[in-house]
Amino acid sequence: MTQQPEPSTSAAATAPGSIEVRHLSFAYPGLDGRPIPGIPPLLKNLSFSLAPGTTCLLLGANGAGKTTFLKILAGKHMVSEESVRVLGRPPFHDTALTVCGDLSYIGGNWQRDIAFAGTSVPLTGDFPASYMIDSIPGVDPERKARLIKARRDVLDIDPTWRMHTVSEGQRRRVQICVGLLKPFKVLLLDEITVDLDVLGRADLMRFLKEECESRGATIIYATHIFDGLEFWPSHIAYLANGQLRLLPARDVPELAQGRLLSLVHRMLLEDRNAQLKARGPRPVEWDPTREGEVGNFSYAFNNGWVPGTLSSSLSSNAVMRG
Ligand SMILES: Nc1ncnc2c1ncn2[C@@H]1O[C@H](COP(=O)(O)OP(=O)(O)OP(=O)(O)O)[C@@H](O)[C@H]1O
Repeated sequence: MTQQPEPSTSAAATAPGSIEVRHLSFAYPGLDGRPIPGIPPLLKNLSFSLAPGTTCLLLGANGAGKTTFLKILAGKHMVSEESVRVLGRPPFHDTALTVCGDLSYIGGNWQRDIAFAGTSVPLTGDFPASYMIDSIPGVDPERKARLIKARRDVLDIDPTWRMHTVSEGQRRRVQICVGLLKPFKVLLLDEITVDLDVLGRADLMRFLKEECESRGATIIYATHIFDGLEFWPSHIAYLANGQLRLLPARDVPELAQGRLLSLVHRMLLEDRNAQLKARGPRPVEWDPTREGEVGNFSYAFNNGWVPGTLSSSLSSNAVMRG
């Protein structure tokens, strides 16, 4: 693989094609649409820049806010126009950014909204993979062929696959293909390789790296699967406690040593210990040996202990199950 100069985060503030985040805070509202009292924001005053060509691995514990963060960058959650700029434009307010394919987000599973039920269900229609792939207008045929072609290329898709009978991994390949058909400038990936086999995953990650090196595209990729990824990131971003730590790959010796998994393990452990320390002792411990008692208990939520009350029936059920 050709060695490219490492993208500089400091130069990114003015570079075209960069992601810029300035003093971004975010909290999910409660049922009344207002911030929930006593619950700290999920993201607290984040500021950083990514230059074109960056391949950034986004790490963090379950619930740290990675998906939320990527969705904000993808323009799926409203934040102020000043706090997030992708390619110099506010992604929520400037919908043309996603429509033209410059900003692409691939995450979750393909679903369709059932508006009357207020829920989503997986796609179940009987149509071929080509129906999804060919529905994107203005695609370069060579790029399309490279993405779907079997054996030596990226996703190894058979366009005749019927989408309601394919496996999870095959459905995921088609989903990824659709997201990559346009030559994106910024790509946000949320745990999309989880269903891919080892070969498919390696081919995809290599393709994505090349896209950044050859075209100056920028990718942020959130994942919990780290094996074989040491070659990939130019930056590591670690999200914990509402804060984002951004490290260039050259400052992370574990990458060169092929020990990404142990780095992540250490970071998660440090993070968890810090959170436990910050929470302090539990206000009231639930004691499963005190069978049948009605009382208070506490549970962990967003870096704090939240008090709860057990009804007598729930309490005894819980004890019986315990
Ligand atoms: N629509 C929502 N409304 C309210 N709270 C939400 C919503 N979506 C997510 N959350 C909460 O925000 C927090 C962060 O969720 P998020 O999915 O961003 O985390 P994550 O880092 O991607 O987790 P994981 O690694 O498990 O995918 C969680 O506590 C979650 O319950």
